[in-house]
Amino acid sequence: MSKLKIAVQKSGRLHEDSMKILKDVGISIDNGKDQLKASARNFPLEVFYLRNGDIPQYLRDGVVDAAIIGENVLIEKGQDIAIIEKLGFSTCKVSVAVPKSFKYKCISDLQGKRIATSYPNTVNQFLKSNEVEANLHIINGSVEIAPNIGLADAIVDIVSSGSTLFKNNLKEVEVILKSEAVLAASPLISEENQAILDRLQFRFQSVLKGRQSKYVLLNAPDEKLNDIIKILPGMKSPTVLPLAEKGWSSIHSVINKNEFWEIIDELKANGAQGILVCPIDNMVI
Ligand SMILES: Nc1ncnc2c1ncn2[C@@H]1O[C@H](COP(=O)(O)OP(=O)(O)OP(=O)(O)O)[C@@H](O)[C@H]1O
Ligand SMILES: O=P(O)(O)OC[C@H]1O[C@H](OP(=O)(O)OP(=O)(O)O)[C@H](O)[C@@H]1O
Ligand SMILES: [Mg+2]
Repeated sequence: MSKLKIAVQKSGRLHEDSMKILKDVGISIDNGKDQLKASARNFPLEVFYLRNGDIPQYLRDGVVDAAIIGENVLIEKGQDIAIIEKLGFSTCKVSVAVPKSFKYKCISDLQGKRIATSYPNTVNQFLKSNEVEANLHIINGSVEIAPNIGLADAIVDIVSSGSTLFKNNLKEVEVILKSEAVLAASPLISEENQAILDRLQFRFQSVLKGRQSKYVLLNAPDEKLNDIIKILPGMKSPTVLPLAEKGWSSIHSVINKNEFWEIIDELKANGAQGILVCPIDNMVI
């Protein structure tokens, strides 16, 4: 039987969360230390542990059928490769930063400057679309050090918390793109493996929806039910069950994680009691 070949980062920022989402969709992987390839025990899947930066070429050549990869790397090296699902982790930006002392006003201040980066294609495209010409210094890591050692006037690199910029006396002045981990597919995937990828993507979607949501249970006096139901949309509408105590009901619903505290405050203000909030592993709609 055919197996889907999926690439994940061997080690680094994406590795742990990539393995976690595979685990959360119920896939167990025999993962011996230092193995570059491993098979799933309960799903037709082979996992290849690769460098994030090498993955676009493996996808393009059809060496792997799919990958979990940083969107920023696809923008840099794989614009021909399809993103089929955004995965919501490893969120970051690719930004322009300059020394704090640089009196930066707008993009044209980069004209003729030296820019250090590991993302030359992204930078060139950004400069071209803004009609600015600059000199690129391509380096593979520790880009933020470049202005301090006199190698560059500006940098383009990944920014997340901003602490690396801060420690190196730099400030972010332009956000070129926003990125997160994505599921990408090879243009050469076979029909048989596409069907396996569809099953995997469906599982990913149900885990991602679950991660976005919370299950809420609460008690309320019956005369408050209508007000509370208006606050809680639920997947269809909230479930309402009578409590043993007369005049009271238990209400169950699903809420979006981002609206969580606002909804809880509103529920309390409308007479809800004994509010329980539970995580959701999977949501199959
Ligand atoms: N500080 C960060 N916060 C959030 N996400 C990040 C951060 N740094 C990098 N990423 C994301 O994780 C991906 C992998 O970054 P990481 O630094 O682990 O590997 P890399 O050096 O780019 O790649 P390789 O695996 O080729 O060595 C990046 O492409 C980006 O999408
Ligand atoms: O805004 P922050 O939260 O400080 O994150 C940004 C830093 O994180 C990444 O480096 P990483 O730690 O992955 O090291 P690397 O250069 O070895 O990849 C990136 O290259 C930045 O340097
Ligand atoms: Mg890094």
